[in-house]
Amino acid sequence: MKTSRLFSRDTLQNTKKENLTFRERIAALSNLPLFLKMVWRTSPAMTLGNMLLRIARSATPLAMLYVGKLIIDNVVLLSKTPQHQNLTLLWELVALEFGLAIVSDLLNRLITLIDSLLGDLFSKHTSIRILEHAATLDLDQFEDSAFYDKLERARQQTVGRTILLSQVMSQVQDMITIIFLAAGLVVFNPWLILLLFIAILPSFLGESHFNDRSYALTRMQTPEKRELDYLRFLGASDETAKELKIFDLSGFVIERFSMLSDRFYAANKKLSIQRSAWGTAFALLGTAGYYGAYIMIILDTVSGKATIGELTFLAASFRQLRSLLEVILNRFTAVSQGAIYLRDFFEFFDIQPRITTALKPLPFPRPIQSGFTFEDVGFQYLNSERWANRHLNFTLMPGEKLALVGENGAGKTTLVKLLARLYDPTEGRILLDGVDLKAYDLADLRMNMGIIFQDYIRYQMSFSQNIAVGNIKEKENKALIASSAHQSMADLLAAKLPDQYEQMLGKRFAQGVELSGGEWQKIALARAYMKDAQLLILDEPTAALDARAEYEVFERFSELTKGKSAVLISHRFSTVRMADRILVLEKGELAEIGSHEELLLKKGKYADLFNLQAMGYR
Ligand SMILES: Nc1ncnc2c1ncn2[C@@H]1O[C@H](COP(=O)(O)OP(=O)(O)OP(=O)(O)O)[C@@H](O)[C@H]1O
Repeated sequence: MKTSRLFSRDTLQNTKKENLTFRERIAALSNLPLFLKMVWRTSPAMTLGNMLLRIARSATPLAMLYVGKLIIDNVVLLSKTPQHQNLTLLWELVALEFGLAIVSDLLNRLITLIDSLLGDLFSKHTSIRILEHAATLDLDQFEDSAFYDKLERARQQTVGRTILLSQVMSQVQDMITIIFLAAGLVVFNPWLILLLFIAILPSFLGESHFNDRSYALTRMQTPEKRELDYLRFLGASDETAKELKIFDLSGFVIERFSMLSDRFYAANKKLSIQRSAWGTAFALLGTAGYYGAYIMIILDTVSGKATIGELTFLAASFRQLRSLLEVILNRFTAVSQGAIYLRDFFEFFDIQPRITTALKPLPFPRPIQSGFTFEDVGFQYLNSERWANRHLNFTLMPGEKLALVGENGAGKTTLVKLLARLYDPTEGRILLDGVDLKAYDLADLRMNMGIIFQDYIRYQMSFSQNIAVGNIKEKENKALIASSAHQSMADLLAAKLPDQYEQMLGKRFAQGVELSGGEWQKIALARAYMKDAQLLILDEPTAALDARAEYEVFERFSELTKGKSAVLISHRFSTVRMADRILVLEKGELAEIGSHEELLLKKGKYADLFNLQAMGYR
């Protein structure tokens, strides 16, 4: 259900909006200060060091060119007067240029080093922030495909942002270098600067245009990219290999993958060819500009207005300026591109959970006095027309064991998700001891509920960690883990494993052992006993257990949860009948509620379902 919804979204509509103009690009740069602030927070010392080194480095090209000019003029002078030569000044100049070359090389290496260290730190820092922020968000936000796209882009761009970091820094450095070099040019011939800009501008605008298009394309392709990733996973993973073989699905998966990749290739190829053709034309223009300037300088030199040293100085300055400007302008597109992606990144951090703790939260009552009361509770999933739950009115008493019964899709899991505040009701309210559930401290609420869902996770971790996840604060509490395992009968399983409680489970990592469905379920069940929860919710926890195991598990469960409230979801009536009351759901609504005997006497929906199952055993 989830997957199909996630992959079906059509983002074409968004694409128009994302086809950004030059102005919008400039506007995107406003994300950079916030970005730099994040970088600064990662490591102030490294950021500052990096900046200072770059400023020093930007002065070296002009200094070297100027010393070069002095050397050539000196050589020309000396060659004209071979009889009284004093080479001291010349050697001093050569030594100076040599020194500058070494310094510039050292600075380069230091900058690269700091860039890479700072980049790594920053990437770590942001990855952690993404995880931390994702942890605060609501379940339905994860189920929303627009959100998922955003999360994906924020996550994927960790590497991109590291590059952006050095790009922004280099941009500033090159700009300062340009100011230095341009100052040199202006002193000798201001027209050269104008010529330079005319030669560069078309290439920049072309670059910018194609980057816009490529960004729009990437954005449009995000859902398909996710589908490609999914297919890649589907086609080659331990989790799916079994079904793929049985249903002989690999051809189907490969075909779909190949079809999507072809579409990608075709779209990208068209853009690449156009980009390269225009790029070549613009580059030619740049070269023509350079030779125009060169001719101007040569004419000046021939007419005696400039020295040979100045000729080399100016020609080299112009060349360097041209390539620097090109780099800067091209990098501007990359930087603004990065800045646009940053917008996704910051937008992700702007998403706020709706399910939060009240400002002055109440502590969870201990013990619960009057139970959980549903007052005309209804719930609709995001983007869904249907009501998954509607008009629910009942009270789960303190200490009561309530079983939820109903056909697939009747809304049982949704009901328990509402109890745990994984979602808040769309209409109506849930009260705990007469007060809206929303008034309680969320963490405290979750701490007081032990829930095992039917799609619990099989963590590729050790046996004891797999139980400890039920209350991770107690992960070192071996005694608690062992007693929880005992309560769910997982302890017998641990005894059979080579490394017992330290046994690695699952096939993903070395020495991992794969378990049967029922064995995994016992481990998952043990999680419910890890905390002293006042409400236990088991969503089909025994579906994979054999009949004897199920009977024993529930006997223990009733014993261990005496005085505590519990909600059980099960399709097995042998389990259901052990509950104090049974709530029958039909199309999300409460059809009947009562004890096993009461409901049988009523000869309603429950009696029908019960007899249907009993018939199967006769
Ligand atoms: N995350 C979701 N997003 C959108 N719709 C959902 C989501 N989860 C469930 N639904 C829909 O809500 C309805 C109730 O689902 P729910 O999982 O509560 O049923 P259930 O009674 O627990 O079913 P089962 O016995 O199969 O576990 C179904 O129609 C289902 O398709």
